[in-house]
Amino acid sequence: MKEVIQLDQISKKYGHFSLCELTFGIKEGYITGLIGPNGAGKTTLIKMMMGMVFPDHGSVKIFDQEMSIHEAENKDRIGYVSDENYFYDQLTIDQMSKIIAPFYSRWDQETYRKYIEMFKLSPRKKIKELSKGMKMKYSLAIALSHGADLLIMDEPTAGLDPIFRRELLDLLSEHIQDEKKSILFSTHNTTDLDRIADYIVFVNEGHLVFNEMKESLANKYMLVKGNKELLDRDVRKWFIGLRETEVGFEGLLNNRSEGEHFFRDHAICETPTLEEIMYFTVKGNALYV
Ligand SMILES: Nc1ncnc2c1ncn2[C@@H]1O[C@H](COP(=O)(O)OP(=O)(O)OP(=O)(O)O)[C@@H](O)[C@H]1O
Repeated sequence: MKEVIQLDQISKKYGHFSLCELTFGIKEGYITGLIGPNGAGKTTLIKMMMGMVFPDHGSVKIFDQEMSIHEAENKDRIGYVSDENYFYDQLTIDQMSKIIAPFYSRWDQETYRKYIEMFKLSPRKKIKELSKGMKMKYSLAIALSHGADLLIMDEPTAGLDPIFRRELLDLLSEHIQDEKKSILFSTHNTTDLDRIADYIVFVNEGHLVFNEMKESLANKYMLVKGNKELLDRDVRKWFIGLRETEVGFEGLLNNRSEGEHFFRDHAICETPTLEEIMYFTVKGNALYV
């Protein structure tokens, strides 16, 4: 399957934090969610994809082209949304857009107008007068108005009210109907992922935990709830993360078929939610791939 983004052996060190030889790809034609706890490295990875941060080692390819060499032509095809404000505060929405438009060879003023209207943004309002959610909407309108083949978005749903959040997710699902278009977005909200993501990339402490199809996680992971008597030293080691109370335990396994075989008759075996997979992995000193 074709990949629209390829990171190969990426390393980056910031003091005590490091991205450690990360290698993964983002599939063309799909929506991929990038998840991980605070400080896991999501924004750093996204900035690397946008050529805004350089890796110490390794290569970043977008559309099969090395980002460091083909930055301008790649960016022409990427719609980027970030939670940082890159606009000029003193300008109005329309004045700002007139500055941005010439940077994109496929800028479509009609589409831009459509989104500004749909997102209920007033073209004469100054950027500094926009609320956090309005700035995000403005950023989204720009990203969707220049025929981008790839949307890269850093927490695009943060700060959005639940109604617009849902509308945006529907809009992104529609956008992907064109099989040549791809979306990568980071989020802390697993409901976003449940609604629209096809693939999930999970990073923790600068390591890749997994890059998997969302549907296949249910075949891999299992949540076991049972009596503490089931736990001895060897059994404990099977769990990625374990939460124990006085009498019982809850633990996550990443080998469902073996786990079912062992625990089926003695404990409750469930399919974990994404949030549970994240919680137990982050809490439990998981082994990284
Ligand atoms: N320019 C920088 N200089 C020094 N350290 C940095 C810089 N940018 C990021 N870091 C560090 O890199 C680590 C990863 O940060 P990053 O912003 O990528 O995490 P994140 O997964 O996006 O977190 P969050 O969910 O909180 O937004 C953090 O420890 C952060 O302090």
